[in-house]
Amino acid sequence: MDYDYDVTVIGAGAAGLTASGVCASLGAKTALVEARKAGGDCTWYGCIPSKALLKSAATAHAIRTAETYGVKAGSCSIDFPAIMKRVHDIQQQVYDEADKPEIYENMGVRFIEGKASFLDEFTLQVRLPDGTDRTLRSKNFIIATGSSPYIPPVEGLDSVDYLTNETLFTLKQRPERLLVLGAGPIGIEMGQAFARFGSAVTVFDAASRILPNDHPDLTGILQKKLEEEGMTFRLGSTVTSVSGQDAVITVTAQESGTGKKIIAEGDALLVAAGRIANTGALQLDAAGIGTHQRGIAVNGSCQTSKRHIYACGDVTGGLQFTHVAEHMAKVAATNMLTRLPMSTDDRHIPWCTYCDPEMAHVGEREENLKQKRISYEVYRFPFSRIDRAITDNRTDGWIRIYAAGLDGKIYGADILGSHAGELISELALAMRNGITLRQMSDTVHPYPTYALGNRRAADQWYVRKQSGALVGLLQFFFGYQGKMPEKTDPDRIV
Ligand SMILES: Cc1cc2nc3c(=O)[nH]c(=O)nc-3n(C[C@H](O)[C@H](O)[C@H](O)COP(=O)(O)OP(=O)(O)OC[C@H]3O[C@@H](n4cnc5c(N)ncnc54)[C@H](O)[C@@H]3O)c2cc1C
Ligand SMILES: NC(=O)c1ccc[n+]([C@@H]2O[C@H](COP(=O)([O-])OP(=O)(O)OC[C@H]3O[C@@H](n4cnc5c(N)ncnc54)[C@H](O)[C@@H]3O)[C@@H](O)[C@H]2O)c1
Repeated sequence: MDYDYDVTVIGAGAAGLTASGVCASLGAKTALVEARKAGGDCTWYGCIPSKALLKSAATAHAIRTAETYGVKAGSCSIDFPAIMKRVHDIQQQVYDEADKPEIYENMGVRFIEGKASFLDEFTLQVRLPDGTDRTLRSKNFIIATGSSPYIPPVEGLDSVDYLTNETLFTLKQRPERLLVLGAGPIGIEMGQAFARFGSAVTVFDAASRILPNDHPDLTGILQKKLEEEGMTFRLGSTVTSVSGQDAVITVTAQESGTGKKIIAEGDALLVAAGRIANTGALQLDAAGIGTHQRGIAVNGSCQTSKRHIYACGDVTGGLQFTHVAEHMAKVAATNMLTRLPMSTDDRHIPWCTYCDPEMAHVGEREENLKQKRISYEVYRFPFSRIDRAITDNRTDGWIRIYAAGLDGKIYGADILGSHAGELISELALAMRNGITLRQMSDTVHPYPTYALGNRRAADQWYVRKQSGALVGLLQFFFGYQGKMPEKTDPDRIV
């Protein structure tokens, strides 16, 4: 059979760009088809603009709280167009340095602008920008078409000009009152950013707490911090209808349990209610590709129900993060082209919500350990005892590590606090490589860093392992006269 390409990658977001780069570097004749702009969600509607916005928000907050540090900074005013210009400049910089088609063309990838759909399992139809269709045949495919905002079936929602992550970063003016539907990572990050810009922010969620995938003890502390900054939360409240008049948007929600109606008004409404896989345009049936409820079904090698077609990133409906999309893309391309077995590692995937303080996680969640009846101990260390956090006035938060009491094998961790996203990587590395709490505790960490908090949480394993009998023996042999250590508090710190 004649093929135009060895591999055709569909979608030039984090997953597709990585996959096409790996394929070309392995010597495969590779095409990359993209319907919009290379870079995908991360560069244009996700990670990059949201983190750039958060940085401006953190700067405004730093100015407002400067007196805590003995610095008089004067008043703080928000130049919203300048903030947005910075966001757009950063997007362009990332696009120019890492995403733009020329970079991939130079690696040998053929970039094709257009919307792809399958005609059969080896043939793709691409609708080009001029409206004409082009077909191409490929020996293998990697589907990396990502996801789009999920719009819940809320009465009246379509009658108002609501925002999603695809329009938020084109706002020209800061809304005075921002309503947010969803207290997941998008609602929390963007809610805090706008609150710090001075908007009155109200966040609704049907769930009873914010960031439901993270540890409830820590999200409780985080919620309190966000409320102290002025955010309002309407939790356990399902948004049931939305209406708009004279540029005022009214959201009505129903409180679970009481059935009480909650009504709030705003100038803008951000819908951040989750994601939906981009499979609609692909005509997956024509290629016989199987799906599940959340996207394209893949095995641990990222292979779909068709052995020559792989899928990676958000479109597979798993954990929807850029680092996961890139990891899956490497697994897909390597398996497809080298037949070397490589599988996705879903046991040590870290994530972090970049609100302030940051909320991060890796590995097993504590509630899953309980459900699976795995015997574990919690080793905690508060930020209020990390010297660097004290010097920085950043003492809110905790490190919580779940590990086996016997040998300190790490099952998972949750961290709320400044730099949690950086701290969690050490735990991911430890878990991936079988490094125990004992080994972490024995590893010298520089003083005074936040990462020293990880070591001190790990020290807790030694503290608990300290045997009363051994101390008794030492006392007996060497004649020591001190008190026996108090062992009743599981969080005791030495
Ligand atoms: C506001 C926000 C903030 C986020 N922040 C973070 C963060 O801080 N850290 C993190 O790890 N993750 C974050 N994410 C998630 C992250 O952006 C996604 O997980 C990641 O971008 C997914 O990459 P992908 O390649 O799978 O999909 P995408 O980036 O969505 O790329 C898919 C591409 O496929 C193209 N496409 C779709 N259909 C077709 C078709 N039929 N033909 C041709 N092309 C097609 C699309 O145009 C798109 O360019 C955030 C997401 C959002 C929305
Ligand atoms: N820092 C990061 O890594 C980061 C940041 C932003 C987004 N993301 C990715 O993007 C994904 C999507 O984020 P998200 O915040 O949109 O989704 P999410 O699925 O995490 O949260 C959506 C929330 O909306 C609520 N909801 C849905 N319909 C509702 C209704 N009618 N009334 C009240 N509440 C309702 C749900 O209960 C849920 O808690 C994340 O899961 C993550 O994978 C990652």
